[in-house]
Amino acid sequence: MKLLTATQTREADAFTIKEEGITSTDLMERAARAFTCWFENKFPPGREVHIFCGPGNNGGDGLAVARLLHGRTYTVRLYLVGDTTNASDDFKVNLERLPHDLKPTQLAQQAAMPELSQNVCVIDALFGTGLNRPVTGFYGGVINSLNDSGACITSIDMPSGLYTDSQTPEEGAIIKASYTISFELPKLAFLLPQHEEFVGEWHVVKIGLSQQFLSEVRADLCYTTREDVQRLIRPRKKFSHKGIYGHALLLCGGYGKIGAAVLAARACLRSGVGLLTIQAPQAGYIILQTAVPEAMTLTDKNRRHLSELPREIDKFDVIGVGPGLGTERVTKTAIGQLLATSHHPLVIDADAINIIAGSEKLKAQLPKKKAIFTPHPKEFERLVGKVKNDYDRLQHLREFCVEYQCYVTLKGSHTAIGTPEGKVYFNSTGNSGMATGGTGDVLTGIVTALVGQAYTLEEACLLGVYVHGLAADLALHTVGAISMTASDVIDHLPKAFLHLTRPMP
Ligand SMILES: NC(=O)C1=CN([C@@H]2O[C@H](COP(=O)(O)OP(=O)(O)OC[C@H]3O[C@@H](n4cnc5c(N)ncnc54)[C@H](O)[C@@H]3O)[C@@H](O)[C@H]2O)[C@@H](O)CC1
Ligand SMILES: Nc1ncnc2c1ncn2[C@@H]1O[C@H](COP(=O)(O)OP(=O)(O)O)[C@@H](O)[C@H]1O
Ligand SMILES: [K+]
Repeated sequence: MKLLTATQTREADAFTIKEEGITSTDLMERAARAFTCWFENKFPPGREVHIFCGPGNNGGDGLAVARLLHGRTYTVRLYLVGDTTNASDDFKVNLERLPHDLKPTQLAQQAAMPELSQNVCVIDALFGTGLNRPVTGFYGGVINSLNDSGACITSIDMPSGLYTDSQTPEEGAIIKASYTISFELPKLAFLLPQHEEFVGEWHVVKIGLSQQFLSEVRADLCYTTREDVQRLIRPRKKFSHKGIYGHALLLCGGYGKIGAAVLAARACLRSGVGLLTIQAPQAGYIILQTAVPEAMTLTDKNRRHLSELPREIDKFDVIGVGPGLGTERVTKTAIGQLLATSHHPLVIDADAINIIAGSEKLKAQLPKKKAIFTPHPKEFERLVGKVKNDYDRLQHLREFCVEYQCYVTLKGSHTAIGTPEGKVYFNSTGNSGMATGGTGDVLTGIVTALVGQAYTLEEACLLGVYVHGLAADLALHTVGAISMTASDVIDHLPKAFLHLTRPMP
């Protein structure tokens, strides 16, 4: 699914209106109905609902929603905020459509702000995607009062004051919504951790924007849905054998961190790899042979740390490297040898990232379009330097992937996958139960297995990150977020793959 900018959203609205031969007021009515339908399911009728409308089409939505909720036995209080004499045309049409027993209050000064108790619902229809400057002055005061009221705020389309797809200037006030109901598609702003307190829980409601426009519009940012990844999965063939599904090598584990190798290996095996070999320091031999009997284990001459590469390295189809390695000098040398000599696709995580980040020479040796980095935000900063905010981080992500012609899965609540072409895909699965040690090692194992099965690197990133989060979402039902461990994520991988191979509901 593509993510559109505010400008593209306006173009999508205009295209739909023209294509369907409807008026912009008709499209607004659809949007208002879709919002109202969500609202009625969430908040039972009879509630007191205070709706604050700004001067644009977001305010127009608010007026239409007020009319619809008023007709459904909610107690609606309606406020027109600021100067609405130059309001948008659709705002004016919807103002005229208000029933005679629903009189709006004009709010022109801060002192007139109503006292709101904590148990009323607020609908924020001040500004949407048309915001073109930071919200200050009277509007800023209204936003701050609403935030301070403690009432539950539901925003129409955007939390008012938040920029859709660029950094909001510091001086701008922003609504802190509990819920944000976006029309047709999510917005980039929803996917960035720095906006959590403004966006709250977000949902998308369909308003029937033109499918032709959405399929043809150029977008470098996407949001990966189940439909997107289901297309990628290849069923296994009846006459297939283990040789077809790739031989993966994991270079993982160090003294005290052999568990990282166990996790990566178990996840790799649960993700369909044909054969798996792990090269680990001697300290890991018995542990790995016991915990992961399906895998072959090669031991390093070093007891505690990886210090060499397997002799027959050419026979492997993919190498996953990093979890639990440590950054000893001998390990750095081994990583140097790997980059200098191997021609394999590489999945590079954890300490392997840290080692490469510390050396311009190693970075320059990265094989083009053959490496996937899987950093968390701290590891990513080691690769690219300190970032100023989430937008800056995204910019660095694109630049790094283009410069080094590599893939990066920048991990987080909506893991962002960067490609050598400068595209970014945000993941839609996963939950806070994954914020626990070892879940990253699991991802390394999954992605390594998928590359081994000859998925393209882009496919392996998209599918791997999605299925990793999906397994955790399924684990949520059995173990919950607090108790979830990395092993629980592995244990739910079979269900996750099964889920994805079933037809769409
Ligand atoms: N265009 C369409 O056909 C549709 C639009 N929809 C709604 O329309 C919204 C976009 O509407 P608009 O483009 O009219 O824009 P908005 O309603 O988001 O805001 C634009 C208005 O706010 C003023 N404004 C912007 N920034 C301000 C600031 N910082 N302080 C004070 N005033 C400020 C502008 O001068 C303008 O009057 C969407 O978010 C969505 O809610 C939906 O009804 C779907 C259909
Ligand atoms: N709040 C969250 N919501 C969704 N996914 C999360 C959340 N916190 C962490 N994750 C996921 O968990 C994994 C953690 O990886 P990482 O930090 O490398 O862990 P470790 O190094 O301990 O293995 C990543 O895939 C990340 O996307
Ligand atoms: K809004």
